[in-house]
Amino acid sequence: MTHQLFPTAALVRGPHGLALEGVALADIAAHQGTPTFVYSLAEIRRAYGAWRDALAGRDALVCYAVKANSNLGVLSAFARMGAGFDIVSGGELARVLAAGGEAGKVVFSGVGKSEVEMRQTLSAGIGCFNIESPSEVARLDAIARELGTRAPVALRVNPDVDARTHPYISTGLKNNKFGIAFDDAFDLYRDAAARPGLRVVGIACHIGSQLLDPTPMADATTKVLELVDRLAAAGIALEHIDLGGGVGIRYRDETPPTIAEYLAPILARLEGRREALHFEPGRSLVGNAGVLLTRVEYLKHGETMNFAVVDAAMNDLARPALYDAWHEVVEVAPHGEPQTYEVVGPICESGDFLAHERPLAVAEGDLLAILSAGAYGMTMSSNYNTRGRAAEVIVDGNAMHVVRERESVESLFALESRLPE
Ligand SMILES: Cc1ncc(COP(=O)(O)O)c(C=O)c1O
Ligand SMILES: N[C@@H](CCCC[NH3+])C(=O)O
Repeated sequence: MTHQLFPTAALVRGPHGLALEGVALADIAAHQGTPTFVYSLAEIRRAYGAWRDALAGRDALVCYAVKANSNLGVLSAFARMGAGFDIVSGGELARVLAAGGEAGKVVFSGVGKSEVEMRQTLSAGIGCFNIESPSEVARLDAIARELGTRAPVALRVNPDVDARTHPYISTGLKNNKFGIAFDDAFDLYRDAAARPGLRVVGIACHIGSQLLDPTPMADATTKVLELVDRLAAAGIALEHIDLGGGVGIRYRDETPPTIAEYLAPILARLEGRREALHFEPGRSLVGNAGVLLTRVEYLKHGETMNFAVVDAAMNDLARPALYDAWHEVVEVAPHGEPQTYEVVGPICESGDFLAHERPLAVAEGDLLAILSAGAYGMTMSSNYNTRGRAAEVIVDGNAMHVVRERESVESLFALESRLPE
């Protein structure tokens, strides 16, 4: 199996060093400073196109999982392509609407929907609530009745299959907090169907993230369909089946399935069915569309290790510290002979690393690109150590759009106040 050099074809090495599409990363750093997340619109379009093509001719809605990357520029690109959205908070709905997304194409997942969020999303007219507990059924029913409406609902079932991914991002096992235990779902459907504030429209299932093998989700689909048929026999006919997100991407040397390969065994099980399909992909749509551009502040040669201290840190990209995740680190313009470095940030934590033991040909002041940072990068960032969040830029061919300015220090404590004298 031969790999293309980088996990995205949008990243190329040109005469002015690394470029994303037609824009040199060095130019972005010169204009915008570092650290900066840079996303390729062509790669986002290509990834969404792969989902649409694999689902062509079907009644299917791709609901982009906003948690992966919720920048308004990114969301507006999905809205223009006709995507739906998978949200997990009222805040995410506000972003979707501000970006021009349609409320009717929004599905709302999550185990902890608050009353305020239920009112907000019901009033906005979202397409479906993916319910995760009996208490949530009761709460949503009461709020919908009070508002004089009926909330469209799906139950998110937990199929108890092993997604074979990192334990922190596996969601479909009995011991995970997500979804309704498979054996309890039938009775809860009957309860929901009898409530005047609810309209039962679907079923949802998501078993985990960064899945490299479609088999667990195909097995889950079989279980879901058995339940759908049992419900139909009991007079509860569902309009749609939502099979979640979770498709993995290449960070290092993984060989994830293409979207068509991932969907093939799932769609085979859905042959001849009348229900519409929903999916909730996040990472596979944006993960490899983004890089985190950072500058080397210092090279520090220790007794046993060499450190490249860069201006990005765990507050910008938490995945290495949180999951020991591997992100490719590439010199924007290599400089001299490679040496092995720990790539670390300025934060006061030993866990503040972006990469271990990487051969890098760099000098102080050089730029590095941390690849595959388009998903769960900026959205998981924080202001730890009173660091402003990075800027975000979208490139489109030769054009560069600043879609988020760097956070100013003043804005970081604008909501705070000193104690009264
Ligand atoms: C309910 C739900 N849907 C969709 C997603 C998006 O997953 P991914 O980014 O792996 O496609 C997640 C995150 O794992 C999720 O919890
Ligand atoms: N944040 C995780 C994925 C969690 C998926 C959300 N349910 C990651 O970076 O891999």
